[in-house]
Amino acid sequence: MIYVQNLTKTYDDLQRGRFVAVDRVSFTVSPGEIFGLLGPNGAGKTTVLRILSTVLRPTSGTARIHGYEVDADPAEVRGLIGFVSNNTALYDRMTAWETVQYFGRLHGMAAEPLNERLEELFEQLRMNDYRDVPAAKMSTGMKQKVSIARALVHDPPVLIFDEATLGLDVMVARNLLQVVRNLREAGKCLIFSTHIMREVERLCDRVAIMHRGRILDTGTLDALRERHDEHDVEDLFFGLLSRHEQEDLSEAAS
Ligand SMILES: Nc1ncnc2c1ncn2[C@@H]1O[C@H](COP(=O)(O)OP(=O)(O)OP(=O)(O)O)[C@@H](O)[C@H]1O
Repeated sequence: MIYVQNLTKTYDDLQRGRFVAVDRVSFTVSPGEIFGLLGPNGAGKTTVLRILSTVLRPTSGTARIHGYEVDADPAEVRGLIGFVSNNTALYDRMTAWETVQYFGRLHGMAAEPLNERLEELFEQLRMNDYRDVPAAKMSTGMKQKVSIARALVHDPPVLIFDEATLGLDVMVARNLLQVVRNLREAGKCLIFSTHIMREVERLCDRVAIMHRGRILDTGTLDALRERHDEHDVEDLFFGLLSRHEQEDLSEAAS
């Protein structure tokens, strides 16, 4: 279970002064659910996800993963989550197998169960053809699968995908969406951040629409469609964003 309540992150920015990147964001995600974070560049999605993965500390608010506070229990939280982004750096000289094995060891897995887990993952993700290929010689698609295997190696109950399909060709992106669905079937708790509406439509059980650090609305797509009386997700999304921008402008003017 992911529980986020009033999460806020401010940055002291030289140009912008005190800048609120994430503004009182709240949501929950249950096991077996894919929760979408949909927002344009700069909406604050990555900041939320970095706080959940303990890379950043929140300025205020609460985030808990399976009951553990991200701020107070970062080590426990790291054991409970896997993080997949589009720019995971891999060591050029390490093979696919060595890379995933290395991260399993970092999670404290013993040799035998780790080996069994690697066999299972390489089979599931169809990576056996290139288990001995070094990262320097891998295609983008191969690298992405290694990044997924790396995030799954310790079998965490929570998986976070941050703009994970960015830069992938259609086939590879499609495979990734299928991997995410399979993880839902396995009862994992999933967050999937994207700016691509079609991905949300095809994948997510519930979605939060984010803009300028705030969640503008959240719910199932059907609930959002009904609430805003708009069937087309793209129109709904841009309608919400432009209304929010107008409100910001009139707030600033008053
Ligand atoms: N270290 C930082 N210092 C100052 N501002 C930052 C810092 N990191 C992020 N920001 C700002 O916070 C806002 C939210 O950024 P964030 O990366 O979370 O957005 P995002 O929704 O993930 O968008 P993108 O898809 O572009 O990553 C942006 O305006 C960004 O410029």
